[in-house]
Order: sequence, then C-alpha cells, then structure tokens
Amino acid sequence: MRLPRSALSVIRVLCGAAARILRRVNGLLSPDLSRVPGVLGRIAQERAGDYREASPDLGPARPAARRFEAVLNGPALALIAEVKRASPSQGAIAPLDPAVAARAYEMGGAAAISVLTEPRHFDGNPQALHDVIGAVTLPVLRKDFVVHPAMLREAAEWNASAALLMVSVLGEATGAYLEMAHHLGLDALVEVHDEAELEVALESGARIIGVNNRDLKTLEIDLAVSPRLIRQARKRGFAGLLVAESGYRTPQEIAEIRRLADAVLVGSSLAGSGDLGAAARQLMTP
Ligand SMILES: O=C(O)c1ccccc1NCC(=O)[C@H](O)[C@H](O)COP(=O)(O)O
Repeated sequence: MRLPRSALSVIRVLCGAAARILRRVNGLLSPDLSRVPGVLGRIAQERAGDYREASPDLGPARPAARRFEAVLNGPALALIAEVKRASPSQGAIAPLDPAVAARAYEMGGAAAISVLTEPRHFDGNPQALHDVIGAVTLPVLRKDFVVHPAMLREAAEWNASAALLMVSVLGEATGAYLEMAHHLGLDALVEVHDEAELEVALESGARIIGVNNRDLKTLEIDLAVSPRLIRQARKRGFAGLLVAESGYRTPQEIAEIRRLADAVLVGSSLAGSGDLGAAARQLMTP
C-alpha cells in the first residue's frame, strides 16, 4: 500500500517529535556532569561510572511513608546526625562503626540519621546503610551523589526513608529525579548552595530543601549561606521544610539558625568528637 505524500510528512514530523522527546527524557535521566567543576564533578563522574551498566527501571510505585519529612516537622530544630568516616575536606574523620554511631546519635536526641554510601572519598558503603537501618528506629537518609535512577531504586529497596538530590549535580534533571524518588515512596532532601540552585529546587516542587554552607567546588564553608537562602526561600513563598547543612561545630553557631531552619544536618564535628551521643546533645542544647 502506498501512503499519500501528506501522510508521509505527518509521520516524519511525528517521528521527529518522538525522537526529540526521547532525547530530552534521556538527557533528564543522565545529567550533564561535564558542567560540574572541581572535586564535586570528579565524584559525580565516578558515581556515574559505577552505575553505567545499571538498569534505570524503578519498578512499581511504593506508598509514601513520609517518615523523614515528619520528624523534621516538629516545633523544635531537628538534628539530622551524619555517619561520616571521611571526607575530601577533612580526610579520615573517625573509624566509626555505623550501627554503634547511629545508636549513639539516637540516644543523643537526633531526629534522623544520614549515612554516606559513597566509597572512595567518604569511606561509605551500602552495608553501613543496612547496619544503621537495622540498629535504630529513626528514619535514615541515603547520602550519596545520585546520578542514576538505580541509586534511588536501591535506597527504596534498602528501606531508606529519604535520599539526597543535589541541584549542583542534577541541574535541570532535578525535577525528574524528585518525581522518581516520590514514585519510590522516598522523601528527598533537595540540596542547594546559591540563589540559582534555589530557583531550580523551588521549581522542581521540592518539599524539603537543604541549604549547604559548604561550597562543594572549593570546599569552603560560609555559615551565612544557610540563613540567607532560607530567608530567600520563605520570601519566595516556600512552605516546605528547610534544612541548614554543613560546618556546624558549636551551640552558638546552631543558635544562629534555630529560629530559621526546621532542621540542621551535622557530620564532621559529631563524628570526630569521640562521644557522639554527648556531642549531639551538647550541640543542640540552647
Ligand atoms: O564534606 C565534604 O568535604 C564534602 C566534599 C565534597 C562533597 C560533599 C561533601 N560533604 C557532604 C556534605 O554536605 C556534608 O557531609 C554534610 O552536610 C555534613 O557536613 P559537616 O557537618 O560539615 O561534616
């Protein structure tokens, strides 16, 4: 059967449109990491290599438990305490047993636990996440450099309550990754460091935004970043939860964000303290 010329051109236009949509969807699933500079770019590219062969299939939708979101949504500033054994800025921090560390944080009043699963620079691994989830009743955040849908599928399969999504890494793919996290029933901590990233987070429909005081390209900390961007988010009408992240070492520093943020995420100063429970309690005591 010969198709009329007009039908052929309609088919050609439709195929072109389908190819463009496919290219866009593909682009959204694979963020362009060549635009991410410095140590952050290197880590993100390494993680992309780790998951190059992984299937992007998420599997069936899972119900949203919203446990991570719920514990941050109280009247007082909540502590997300991080199991962090090493980092690019500090090198080795402490040879923590993840389960022991998480139990100490729980006793010290933490509302949630963050566990690094990145192996090369943070001495993290999936077993650390499993151990922590088995050791505490608190909701647990998978802290990694998410660059592939499989990393979210894993977080859900491993019973994490939430995953970190970094706008600095995901760029315009942030919204797509947020939808994938929600499809899997995960809460997402959508992390930003400047005004432009905050705009992306707000447009993505994030329910929880984390403001990182650490510039992940230079590793410099500026504790003025969280108050500035948290105020900005509220001014823009953001009604979700706001988390101040990185660099907090003293109750005086915590006092600066106590009335602004819903939660604070602390790693190095607690992890390297020697008595994690006492350090958590002391840090958060007004
Ligand atoms: O901590 C680093 O040196 C680092 C370097 C490159 C990318 C990410 C990095 N840290 C991730 C974090 O955001 C922190 O682990 C988290 O906010 C806790 O920060 P801190 O209390 O300063 O350990």
